[in-house]
Amino acid sequence: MSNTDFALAVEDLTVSFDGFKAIDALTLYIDKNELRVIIGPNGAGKTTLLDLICGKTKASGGSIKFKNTELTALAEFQRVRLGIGRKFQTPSIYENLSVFQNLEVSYPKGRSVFGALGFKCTEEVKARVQVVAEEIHLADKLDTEAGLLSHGQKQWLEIGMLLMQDPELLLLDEPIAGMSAREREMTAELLQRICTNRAVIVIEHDMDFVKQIAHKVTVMHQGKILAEGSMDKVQNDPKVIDVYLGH
Ligand SMILES: Nc1ncnc2c1ncn2[C@@H]1O[C@H](COP(=O)(O)OP(=O)(O)OP(=O)(O)O)[C@@H](O)[C@H]1O
Repeated sequence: MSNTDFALAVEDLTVSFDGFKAIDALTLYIDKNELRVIIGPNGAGKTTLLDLICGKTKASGGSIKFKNTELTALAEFQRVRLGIGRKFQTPSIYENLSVFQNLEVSYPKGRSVFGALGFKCTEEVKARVQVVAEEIHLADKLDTEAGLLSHGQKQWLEIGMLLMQDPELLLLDEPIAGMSAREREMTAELLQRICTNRAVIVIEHDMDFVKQIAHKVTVMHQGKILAEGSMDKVQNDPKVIDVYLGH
């Protein structure tokens, strides 16, 4: 398969922090429409890998190709424009704005300073807000101030803000942290829906949740890939049990 057949092709990726290789010659391919979950012990390099893909951290070596474009030389904002959306562990929403406004300001046309100043809430934007609000279970909360939402709802709102940009690759770091059991279930269903027409990479520690959502699981350890495949396969891999699941 050529690199272009994948949503994302990471090859030989390396990053060193003061000589310590947090990511060590890592190769990883993500299919279009795939929901990949990355698991592994603390310090394995999972967050660093997402940082390298979105451009928060610069690679020391190797390649990251997205839609046939080499990303490693591009700035973070250029990667966003290409269609990469990243959600961090802590939700970064505008607490004083309503759910509607949070989604509205995330619409790509309003993103530049000049665009934001002269930004008019067109029918097109309203329609998009409605679609996304339904997708993230917040259609009945459009007028609610974001600060008043539950922790889980805030996480959904942030996913919604990314969806407003219609990213082709979505990177989510521990999306169910702090959620209730019901919210977790709803998030599993949400993630399964939004990986149509886009690839999604999720870092997660909750194995029940991983089982529910993963198409394929990648296990990282010491900056490298320890195992990869179906949940069943990696769960029964002695190496994975040894460094991660057995603890
Ligand atoms: N900017 C940095 N400078 C120095 N060391 C770093 C930096 N970022 C990450 N590291 C180190 O790289 C290693 C990998 O960290 P990373 O946060 O990617 O692991 P992780 O798999 O996401 O762990 P966790 O499950 O705890 O979030 C750790 O040893 C961490 O201390």
